[in-house]
Amino acid sequence: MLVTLEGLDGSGKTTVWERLQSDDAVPSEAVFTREPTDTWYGDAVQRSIDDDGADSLAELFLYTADHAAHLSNTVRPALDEDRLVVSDRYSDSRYAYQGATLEASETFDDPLSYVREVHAPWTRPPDRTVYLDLDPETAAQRSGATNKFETADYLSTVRDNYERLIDADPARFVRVDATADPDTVYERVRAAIFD
Ligand SMILES: Nc1ncnc2c1ncn2[C@@H]1O[C@H](COP(=O)(O)OP(=O)(O)OP(=O)(O)O)[C@@H](O)[C@H]1O
Ligand SMILES: Cc1cn([C@H]2C[C@H](O)[C@@H](COP(=O)(O)O)O2)c(=O)[nH]c1=O
Repeated sequence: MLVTLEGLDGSGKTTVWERLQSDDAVPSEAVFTREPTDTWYGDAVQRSIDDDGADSLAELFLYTADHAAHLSNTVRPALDEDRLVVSDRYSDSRYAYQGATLEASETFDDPLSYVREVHAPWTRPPDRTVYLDLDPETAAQRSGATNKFETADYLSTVRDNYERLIDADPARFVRVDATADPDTVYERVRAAIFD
């Protein structure tokens, strides 16, 4: 089973993902992974994140290359062994974030749909996605605005894109209010995955 954690920067995904790893109720063979990955593909993505002038389309394909390698090297092998996989960000991050970045270039009528089409023939959709729902202002504040994506304006478009994704596939998503205290958020995410 493939579970993904999604949401705006600062919504608390990594906090939950780290806590799940020390939870005795989580099967010991579970695989915890993330995008961008800790590989040279992920390093290339990180260079793009750090470049305020990075080309948006090139950036999409860097993230997408990282996803392709992540699928081949980590996600599919673990799923083939029937292991639970929990990924801190996955394909929906691309649809929501690069869908937002590409709006500015005006190359595509509907950038989010374009990014989905790029992935559709080869990606492995998640079985369940926990969406940590947070307003863009709090997200920018919590994340510390450490990269070009972490502004309330940009995150507002990203949030609209996540809403489109949820509307298109409501059975896959579980929405958790990320403004709740960390223990409450954790228990709700845990229930969303295991109940
Ligand atoms: N429920 C919560 N209430 C208040 N603060 C929280 C909550 N969950 C996490 N935080 C704090 O918000 C900050 C961001 O949390 P975290 O790194 O887990 O978010 P994230 O979604 O993984 O962000 P990013 O996508 O930018 O990596 C941290 O300082 C964390 O301690
Ligand atoms: C996977 C992915 C991520 N992003 C953005 C979101 C964040 O601002 C950074 C790094 O992610 P992290 O969770 O803070 O480590 O990258 C993106 O724009 N597109 C993606 O596909």
